Amino acid sequence: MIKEAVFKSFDSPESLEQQLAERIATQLQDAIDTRGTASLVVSGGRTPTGLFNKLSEKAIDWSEVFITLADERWVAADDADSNENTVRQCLLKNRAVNAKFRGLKNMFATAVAGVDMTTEQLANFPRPFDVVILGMGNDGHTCSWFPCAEPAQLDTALNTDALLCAVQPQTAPYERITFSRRAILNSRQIYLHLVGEQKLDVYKKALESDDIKAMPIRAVLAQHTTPVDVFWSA
Ligand SMILES: O=C1O[C@H](COP(=O)(O)O)[C@@H](O)[C@H](O)[C@H]1O
Repeated sequence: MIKEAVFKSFDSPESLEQQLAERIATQLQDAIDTRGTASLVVSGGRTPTGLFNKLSEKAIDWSEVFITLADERWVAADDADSNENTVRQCLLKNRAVNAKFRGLKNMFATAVAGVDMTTEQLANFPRPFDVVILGMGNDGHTCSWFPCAEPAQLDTALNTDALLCAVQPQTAPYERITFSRRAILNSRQIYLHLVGEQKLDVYKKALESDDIKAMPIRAVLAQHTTPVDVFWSA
């Protein structure tokens, strides 16, 4: 059994997004006031688009905010399934238009070939990350730590000291590049953003055991060094 993280429940995705955007904006501005810059790591997929829209309207000093992705599908940046595309459409606009964004995909044909270049490009990205927003798939993956990935690749993602690694899920589309577990846990605050009853069921199942490879979201939930707040809405 994993000890439950801070869990906040909301009636609607919109009320969750309002509160979470406010919290994140405050934390980013506090980081800027204290250290001069702030760093934000966001996830892709469908869940965070409304949150990104609300966050983009917050009046903080966005030109001092460095943004990157927790993971990326190895597709062109203008592909509808690209996480970078979602960030560009939904977050890097309004007041956030001048944030300093660095995507994970580069010109190499595969993530395996491209991972070193992205790692070099992110070498000076401010760390520890101030805020990380994670999502979760119905298979219990977060970032691109897929339970269906080739075992050696999942093992690397969960145990390497490297910042980033390549993952090829067997039952989900696209090769991926993802931050490693160590890189993600080197953060001041992690939020797990979940919407819907199905995600709630998956989250509850994740708390029932500590078999991380079966449900890699447990790598985030079964640790007590980095604060994790779960924001769930119906
Ligand atoms: O493939 C991915 O899936 C997860 C969850 O996505 P969602 O559509 O269920 O919200 C996401 O967190 C991850 O960044 C993405 O690459």
